Amino acid sequence: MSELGHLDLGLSEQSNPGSQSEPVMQTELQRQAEHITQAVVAIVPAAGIGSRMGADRPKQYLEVCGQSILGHTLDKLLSHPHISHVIVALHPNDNIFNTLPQAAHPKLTTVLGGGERADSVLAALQIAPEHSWALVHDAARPCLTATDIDKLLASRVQFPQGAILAMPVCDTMKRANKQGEISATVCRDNLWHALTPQLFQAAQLKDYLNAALAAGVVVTDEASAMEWAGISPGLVSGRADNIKVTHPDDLGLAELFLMRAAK
Ligand SMILES: Nc1ccn([C@@H]2O[C@H](COP(=O)(O)OP(=O)(O)OP(=O)(O)O)[C@@H](O)[C@H]2O)c(=O)n1
Ligand SMILES: C[C@](O)(CO)[C@H](O)COP(=O)(O)O
Repeated sequence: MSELGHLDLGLSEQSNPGSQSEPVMQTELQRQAEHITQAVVAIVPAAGIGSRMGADRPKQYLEVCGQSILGHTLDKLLSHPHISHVIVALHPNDNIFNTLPQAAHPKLTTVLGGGERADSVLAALQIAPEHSWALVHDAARPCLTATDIDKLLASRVQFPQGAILAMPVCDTMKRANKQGEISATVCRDNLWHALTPQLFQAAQLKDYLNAALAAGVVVTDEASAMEWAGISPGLVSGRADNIKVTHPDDLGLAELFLMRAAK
């Protein structure tokens, strides 16, 4: 950890052309190239209690296909060749994480999470390297594939402002009234389900997340803080099996998707 408290990824000067000592006239292409070659740090908010799951432990520690949900998620991120480091935000009372085999991985660092998901992400951003990309992915989404990570990383050329994995809505969407009746049909044109990972420049995301939370904005994903700051993140079509394990029924689905992927 450098004295700044940021993670030191040990990137050489050469890997960051912008740090060369002599003044360099940079073309737009060089700036873009530098932008793309910045380190990618995965941030995993894993400090939730899984109240909607109603299990005997936080849902990220429920077992599917032979290991914890969080273990599956960490395996996907730790094994990806373009992810330099993984920062996991944990609940202060978490006494399970250190029993996971992934806990000792050299590419992994933990921080204390916060009261809400956004606070946990912000805690991790405090130690993310200044000039890096933050790839934020829910601990509760264990079915993420390497191809979807590749797709999102590749989108930085088209969406230098950042982007999210998402899925177009294909059901008719209804809004309910307090009586549990339909009050309206919501137009589903250009309506997408936001997934994770969500990919943004770490320094920018930290600033805008801080500002949005300070302004009392309800931030349920990283993109909503960026949107509040006037940025329009890109939408990258992601797989439907990248589900967030939230309710008991989701466990069987996650098991199915993970078994199918293991074949
Ligand atoms: N204070 C919080 C709350 C949530 N999360 C994480 O954010 C992700 C998505 O949140 P969600 O699915 O809502 O998880 P929980 O908050 O645990 O679930 P619930 O809302 O049912 O309690 C999860 O990986 C969860 O661990 C977090 O890091 N810090
Ligand atoms: C970030 C997210 O997974 C995008 O759909 C979602 O907003 C998380 O919501 P949660 O209530 O914190 O699970």
